Amino acid sequence: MEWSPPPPIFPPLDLTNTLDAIAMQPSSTTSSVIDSASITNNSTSATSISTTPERTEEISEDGKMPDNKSLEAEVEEETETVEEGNKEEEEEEEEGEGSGKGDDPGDTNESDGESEQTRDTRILRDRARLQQNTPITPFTKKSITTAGVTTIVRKLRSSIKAPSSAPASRAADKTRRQSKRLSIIATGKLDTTTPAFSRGKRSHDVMTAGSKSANAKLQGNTSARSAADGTPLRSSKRARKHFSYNEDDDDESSATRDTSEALSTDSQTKQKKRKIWLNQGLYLGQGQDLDVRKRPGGKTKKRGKAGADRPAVLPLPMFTGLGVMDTTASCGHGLRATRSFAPRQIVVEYTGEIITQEESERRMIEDYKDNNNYYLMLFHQNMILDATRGSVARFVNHSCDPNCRMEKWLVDGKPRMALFAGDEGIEAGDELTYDYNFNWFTGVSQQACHCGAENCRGALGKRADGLQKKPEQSAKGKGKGKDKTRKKGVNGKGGKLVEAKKPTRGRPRKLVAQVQKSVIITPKRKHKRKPPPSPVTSSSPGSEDSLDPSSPSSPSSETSDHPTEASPSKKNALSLSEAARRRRTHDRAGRPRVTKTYKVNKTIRGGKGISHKSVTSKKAVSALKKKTYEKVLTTTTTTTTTTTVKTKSPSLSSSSSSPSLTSKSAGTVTTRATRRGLATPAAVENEVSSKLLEHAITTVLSATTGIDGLPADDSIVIVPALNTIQVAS
Ligand SMILES: C[S@@+](CC[C@H](N)C(=O)[O-])C[C@H]1O[C@@H](n2cnc3c(N)ncnc32)[C@H](O)[C@@H]1O
Repeated sequence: MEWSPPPPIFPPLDLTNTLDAIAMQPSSTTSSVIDSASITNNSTSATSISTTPERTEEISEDGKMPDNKSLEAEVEEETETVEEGNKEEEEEEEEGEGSGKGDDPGDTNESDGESEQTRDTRILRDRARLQQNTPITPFTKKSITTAGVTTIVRKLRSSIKAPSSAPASRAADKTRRQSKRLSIIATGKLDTTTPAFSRGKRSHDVMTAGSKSANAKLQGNTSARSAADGTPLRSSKRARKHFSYNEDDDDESSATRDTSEALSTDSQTKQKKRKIWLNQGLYLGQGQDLDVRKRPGGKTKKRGKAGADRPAVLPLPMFTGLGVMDTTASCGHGLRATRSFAPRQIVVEYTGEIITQEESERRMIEDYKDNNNYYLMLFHQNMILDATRGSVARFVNHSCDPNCRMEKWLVDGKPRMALFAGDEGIEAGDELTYDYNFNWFTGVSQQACHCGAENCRGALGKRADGLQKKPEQSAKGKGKGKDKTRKKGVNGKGGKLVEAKKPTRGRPRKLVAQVQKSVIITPKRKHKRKPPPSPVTSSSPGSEDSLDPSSPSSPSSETSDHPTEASPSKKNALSLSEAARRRRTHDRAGRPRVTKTYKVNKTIRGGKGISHKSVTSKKAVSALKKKTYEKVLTTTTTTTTTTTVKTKSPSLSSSSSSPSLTSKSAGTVTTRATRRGLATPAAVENEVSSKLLEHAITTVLSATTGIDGLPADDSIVIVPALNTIQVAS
């Protein structure tokens, strides 16, 4: 790039200064100065000469100024004389202005008298200097002529334009300056005693808040150098500035390079332009002596390299402070908002590694076996998002009453996970929390929850057994602030949580899903076998009054315990009943059957206080279903006008909602079982109900009318849709 000259900085008449400028300034500058001088040369010379006759005469008289003195010296003398005179006049004017005597001509004369001695001294000094240092010696012995000034100036210009002198002098000057700086660095004459406030606010704050160890680490390099040299260093910022200056100057002279080589120790610790110390500074205040750039081997981490080069320690969250850590002492680190967020506004994306379930299991077993904090989340299509090395969102803690929610979005067709503000928004200073119930994924045993919310479920995410502790205080009524998107998942294989289904309305889907995938059953107690029921001897079947209230086989009892003697007119029915009873209570080989009653867990049917036993394998579940089906079909269900048959199966555990079959001589038999196909427990239930119903009706009719099988007339109306049979009285 071409160098553009600055405007002339010297007065046109000051050739002495011009000569000085030759050594200092680029040639073009000097040229312009000389040009100015030459343009005004005639008048200048005339002025100079006319204003300094006395001085010239005096010098001549003293013999101190030879006649053939150099033109340059002459010119310089003249110009300096003028300059001196001007300066003195200016000073006098200033003094005069100050004292009110500025207009007194006598002052000027007095001043002239005083300046003569000074002028003589200066002339002598300048002459000596010119003889020694002037680069224009060819002109020194030329005679003084006014017209020669122009020639001299022209020659001066040509000599100044010579390419060798100016750049060399510039480089030398630059080298001098750089060398001076480098020597300061080399000798360690920087000042670390600079007060903290002069380091800049950020640095000062960081240093103040930081731990002493980290503080020492931050200043490690400079301190070490300082200690080695025994001289204090300035702040690292200044030192780095010098180094960076050194790096940037590619055109530095060999002298500077030599100096740099002499600083070989420093060049090893050459600072990169990255503000590395800032990284450390950000983690100050965390109370850990941690260099996040260091790998276990001690080498500095290379950028963009993944895999085996991962640091052994995780960087701590950048935006947390002691406040968060204090308040969530039992939850580890957390995040606190430093600004407010509108309802449903995105807060931060949840990023990390996307791995397979197998890999996540491997990591849980091997890599994270000693961890207390887990960052795994079911992401998409059974892939796991491991945020152990992910965004800062991984530090968001769980709360059963959260102010955020984690949502999965498809962005450009790709799944992304992000934390959004809840329906009430977030105030600056709030701790960010969301409900891990969304799709928390760990293979570890359940972690206790310390969120402190009123409706705390007591555990993080879903309980390992797939059951959620029912909140003591219903979330109902709290309305806002609740995570409306909370999704109930189901417990999957091996105690791990599987992806949560989209929330469904109503109960059936949830029920079916749970029954199918996570049947939790517990044998309530062994059913005490009771004596087989006897045929009914109701005096007036079909009437409720015929029920024997004293009999244990009341409508509320499961079976009729009190057999009564059969009437001869009902022999067919009795034999049938006996045979049926026999079939139900004994297997084909004649061995007595064992009957069990199961009660299903409350989460399925809302029962209370039932102990659980998990049956998670599909095989066990299907075996159980089959067994239950068989059991129901073979259960003793001697149905009379006073008999109630109550069936219980894993899916029909709740007494309130389980279908009960109450057959009365002149009543209504109703079941709410819904046919869902033979594979479902509901289908089993329906099938059982139908068979029981059929059997009951047959039994009743046989007992009352002596007719086997269903009647062919309209006395019984079957309403299939409702599974309701109305028996006409
Ligand atoms: C995604 S991390 C959250 C950040 C974590 N607190 C930390 O310091 O790195 C999840 C872990 O935090 C802890 N945690 C989060 N919320 C919690 C809570 N409400 N109660 C107890 N521990 C909690 C658990 O150890 C959990 O495994």
